[in-house]
Amino acid sequence: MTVSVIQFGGSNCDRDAVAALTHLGVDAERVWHEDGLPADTDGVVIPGGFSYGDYLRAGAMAARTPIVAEVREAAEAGTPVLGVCNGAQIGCESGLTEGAFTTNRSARFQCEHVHLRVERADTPWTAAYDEGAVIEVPIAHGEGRFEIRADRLETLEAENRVLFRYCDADGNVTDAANPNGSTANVAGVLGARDSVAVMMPHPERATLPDAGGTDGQGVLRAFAE
Ligand SMILES: NC(=O)CC[C@H](N)C(=O)O
Repeated sequence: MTVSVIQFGGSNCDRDAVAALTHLGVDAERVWHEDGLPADTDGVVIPGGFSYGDYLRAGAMAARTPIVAEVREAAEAGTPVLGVCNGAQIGCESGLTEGAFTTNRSARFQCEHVHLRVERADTPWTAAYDEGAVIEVPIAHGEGRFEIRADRLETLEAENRVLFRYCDADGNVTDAANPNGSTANVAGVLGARDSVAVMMPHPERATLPDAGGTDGQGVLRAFAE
């Protein structure tokens, strides 16, 4: 399995993603977006950062680059694709996943550890966890508030495509445990296929044992298994 970690101008979590994947024994390489998706790509990570300075809206410009069209095609053919933070914003902006990420309720950049409840344990991203498990991972974003039209939220819930929700340490999904005001406490969602997922929190920053915990390992293990 060779995972391509796409690097845009302003990506800043690409090295972290490669380090985390390498730690789990997964072959991963950074791919500059202008170079296109390598033919031997078996999986894709769209990492965090500030692609193109978050101008217009976070992820809006990167979502319109040719490599993202290639990623979309690969995703439709079944290649696993994970968007993290700015990668989640790019995922929504490009239509890989539904909804949008907008300015935090606090109107501030927030960098903290949060708890997530695993809503589905039967996806490649969450097979390492039990349904309802609570994991602790960091967030670092200014535009992490998940928004979606009410009728689309209904469909998303009915189709069981919410992957993670912000919760407290006991797994209660409450407003107090919602760091950014996301609709329905949504922290991560699945695309049309279970092999496509985006999430605002950073599993790659909770993978190396000496750097912020290991609760995020399970997500990236999807590429190993
Ligand atoms: N860590 C990141 O990916 C930053 C996310 C983003 N561009 C924001 O501030 O909303």
